Amino acid sequence: MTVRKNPVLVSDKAHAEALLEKYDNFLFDCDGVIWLDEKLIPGVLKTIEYLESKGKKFAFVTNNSSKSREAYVAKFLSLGFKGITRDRIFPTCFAAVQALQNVYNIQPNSKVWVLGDSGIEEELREEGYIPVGGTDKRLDQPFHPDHELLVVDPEVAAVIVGSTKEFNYMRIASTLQYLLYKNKSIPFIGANIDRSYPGPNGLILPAGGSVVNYMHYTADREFLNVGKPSKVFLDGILATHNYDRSRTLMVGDTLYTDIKFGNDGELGNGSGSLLVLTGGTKPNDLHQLLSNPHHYEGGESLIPSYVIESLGTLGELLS
Ligand SMILES: O=C(O)[C@H](O)[C@H](O)COP(=O)(O)O
Ligand SMILES: [Mg+2]
Repeated sequence: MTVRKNPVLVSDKAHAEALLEKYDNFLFDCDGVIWLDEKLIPGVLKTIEYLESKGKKFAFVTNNSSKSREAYVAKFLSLGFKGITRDRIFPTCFAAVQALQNVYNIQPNSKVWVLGDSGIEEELREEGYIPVGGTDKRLDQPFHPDHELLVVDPEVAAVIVGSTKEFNYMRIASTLQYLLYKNKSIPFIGANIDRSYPGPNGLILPAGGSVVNYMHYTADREFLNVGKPSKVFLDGILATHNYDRSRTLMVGDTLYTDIKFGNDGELGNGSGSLLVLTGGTKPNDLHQLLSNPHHYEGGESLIPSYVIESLGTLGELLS
């Protein structure tokens, strides 16, 4: 087990330059690091442009499954980022479809039941799967036991659950039918384990993990988490871009997903995780963790190698 030291606070130019020296590749979490829903976090764009000007490589890794890679390209563009291509964006709707192929060997043209937003549906269609459930308007109707979508379609081969703001009884009840079907044998893929995420106006909002765990509890079934901190997810990203693990840094705002992802994945030879304080983790959360890491599930694997006020601060210190 790696014994982790207290994180280095990146608060001056020398610290920031040392980071630049040490890492060639940067993996950026999105919610709480790049933006708060539709609001860009100040200074982020400048930092990324600066890193790019120094020849650094980067990719975006988000547990948010609501948007497809294509939709994220449009979001980046609308927020002023130039040239962010879809091969550098890794949302968990994409990871879920990869798991269908690589873990469960589910063939194209199969139907997949979705509890989640259009991101999952779009990524499924792209690989030739047929999404059912999801954003189907009939699921917005009040619950009724005779509802046509409560009758199981025997062609459904898997269930994917992710974040959605359209969580209602019809969606829960219809998804449950598939999770129980065939003696609970249909694969159950969860897009993430996030309890909450930082929204605009200082709001902390329910995230996809609450939806996934609701279904886990009601169906009394385990699920495959395809999101951070999954090692399979990380290895796939590193392989796609040929990133050297020892020269890669994960930048995130959540200890049990982002920081654990970087630490368990041995990024930066075991010191490849940078926590920003613009999202869900506040200085006091970090102090509590450092004073008693074994009180937390994940223990020392939650301790970041570095901490910085915000991703914007990194650019300010460097320029
Ligand atoms: O399900 C969600 O809503 C996501 O878990 C949440 O938005 C976190 O996304 P990330 O911080 O990984 O971008
Ligand atoms: Mg985040």
